[in-house]
Amino acid sequence: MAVTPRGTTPVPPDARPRLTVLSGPSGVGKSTVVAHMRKEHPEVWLSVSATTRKPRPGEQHGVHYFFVSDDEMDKLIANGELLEWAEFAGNRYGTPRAAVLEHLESGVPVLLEIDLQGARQVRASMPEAQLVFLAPPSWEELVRRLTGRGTEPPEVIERRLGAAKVELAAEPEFDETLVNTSVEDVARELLALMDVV
Ligand SMILES: Nc1nc2c(ncn2[C@@H]2O[C@H](COP(=O)(O)OP(=O)(O)O)[C@@H](O)[C@H]2O)c(=O)[nH]1
Ligand SMILES: Nc1ncnc2c1ncn2[C@@H]1O[C@H](COP(=O)(O)OP(=O)(O)O)[C@@H](O)[C@H]1O
Repeated sequence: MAVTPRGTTPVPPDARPRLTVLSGPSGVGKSTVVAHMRKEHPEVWLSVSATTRKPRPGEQHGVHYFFVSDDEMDKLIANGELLEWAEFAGNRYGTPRAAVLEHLESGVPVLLEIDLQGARQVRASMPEAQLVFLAPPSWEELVRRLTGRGTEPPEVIERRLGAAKVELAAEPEFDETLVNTSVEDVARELLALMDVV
């Protein structure tokens, strides 16, 4: 399903990078920060999630997401192929387990960009993971970014803003908080947290 570093020698467990999870409300800038970070540091591996959401213009299967049907998602869940999964604003999303573990075993730093429910599941199953919360500079700015992106109709934006209130309230559960005022600054801070720089 995913490209994995086959043929590489596993590194000893105590030398493996920590799994890092990045969460935060829809529209805060997670994808923007991650894209900026990976442009400079392509060695960070970003897990590609499976989702039942329909692709946005420009999104490619296997690059941004594995776009799957409801039946396919049912099977991934039933077969235990997902490290975590959650329903978010009417669609299901999940992290393919095998590729994450293979990359960590090969010593590759791994980043998951997932929602709060997924972050909680990772905390429960992999307590050594590092949970990072990306916060907006203000509520007004979050609304501006989500609306300004122009990828969702008004009712979907409303639903995502409802979820955002819940996610913002959960910020104290995270190990670290980064405020997304400047994409460059946050990307640098995230790399430092991942021990990449
Ligand atoms: N639990 C979980 N959440 C995911 C996964 N992939 C993406 N998400 C989250 O699902 C939410 C919606 O993602 P998406 O539809 O791409 O919208 P966007 O993040 O606002 O661009 C975001 O909070 C993502 O971080 C996953 O594999 N598991
Ligand atoms: N630091 C920032 N300052 C201003 N606009 C930003 C910043 N980070 C992201 N954006 C913009 O906010 C919108 C939402 O960003 P996006 O990365 O799609 O968010 P998310 O992946 O968290 O849903 C996009 O239009 C993006 O260009």
